[in-house]
Amino acid sequence: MIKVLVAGFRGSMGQKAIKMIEKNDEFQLVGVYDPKAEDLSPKSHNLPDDVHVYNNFDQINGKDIDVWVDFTVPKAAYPNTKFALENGIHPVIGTSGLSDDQLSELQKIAEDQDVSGIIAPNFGISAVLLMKFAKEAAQYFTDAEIIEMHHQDKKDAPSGTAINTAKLISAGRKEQPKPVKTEETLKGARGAEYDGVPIHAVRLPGYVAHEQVLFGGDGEALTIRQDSFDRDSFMNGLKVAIQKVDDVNGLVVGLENIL
Ligand SMILES: NC(=O)C1=CN([C@@H]2O[C@H](COP(=O)(O)OP(=O)(O)OC[C@H]3O[C@@H](n4cnc5c(N)ncnc54)[C@H](OP(=O)(O)O)[C@@H]3O)[C@@H](O)[C@H]2O)C=CC1
Ligand SMILES: O=C(O)C1=N[C@H](C(=O)O)C[C@H](O)C1
Repeated sequence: MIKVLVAGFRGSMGQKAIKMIEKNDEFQLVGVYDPKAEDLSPKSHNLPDDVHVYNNFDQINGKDIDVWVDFTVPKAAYPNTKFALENGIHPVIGTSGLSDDQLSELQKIAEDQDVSGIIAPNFGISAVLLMKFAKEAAQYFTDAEIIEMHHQDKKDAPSGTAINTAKLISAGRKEQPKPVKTEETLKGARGAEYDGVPIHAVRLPGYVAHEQVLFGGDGEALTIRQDSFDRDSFMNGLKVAIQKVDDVNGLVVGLENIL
């Protein structure tokens, strides 16, 4: 039985994750964490009596927990992952917003503590494939732009998936794109930019999580698109991550490492 804690348990993804964990015989939900949770009785959060509700790291004993599932907010991703690693808990992090420096520090902590973990910019298989195909396409198409589209409640922009896609495009291409000399007559019209890849973030009601990568070449173009119409799309990937996090080597980024 894999003992799991869910951080960010009152959020959209935290609630979905709890349902998936409770339905799965090989997982046991042992705890939930949110520093803003005032009432620590499980009943008040519709949780079984044996689930511990924590609002402070001091209450948590790493010996009681195998896997720390995190769907919180960008500023919590680093301290939460650090806490998990330092307490011998395998982190499975879905939260977006870790910087490259934070990631390097966490990978060093994981190595020192000999605790493995997974950071997945996206648990959806369609997004994992989109990122893989985008890296491949970048070998042939140097010029690319990303449009990510999400629900209006998303707290960060651009999405973690979009940044990761841009990193993969940057790693996959053989030469740097030539700078585009368009004058922005309305500031921000060309979007944000990661290593020569413009990223445009759309926030609209009705959307869940979607991404399009547009490649342009001489007289031709390639568009790759993925859509998460429901947060269920993330649950299979999360399930496999919880099952396999013990087997990975160090703190890895991307679900493709375990599929
Ligand atoms: N990797 C993937 O496949 C996916 C990743 N995500 C990512 O997961 C994250 C959460 O998304 P979503 O559930 O939609 O967001 P929500 O805003 O619905 O939920 C976030 C929850 O985290 C809580 N929270 C805030 N600070 C902390 C903290 N320090 N520790 C624990 N909990 C905290 C919030 O509480 P309060 O509101 O009280 O502050 C809130 O309940 C985002 O970063 C998102 O990008 C989302 C979908 C898929
Ligand atoms: O906030 C979301 O909803 C999502 N966040 C992740 C991200 O930032 O990439 C994954 C997915 O896009 C859904």
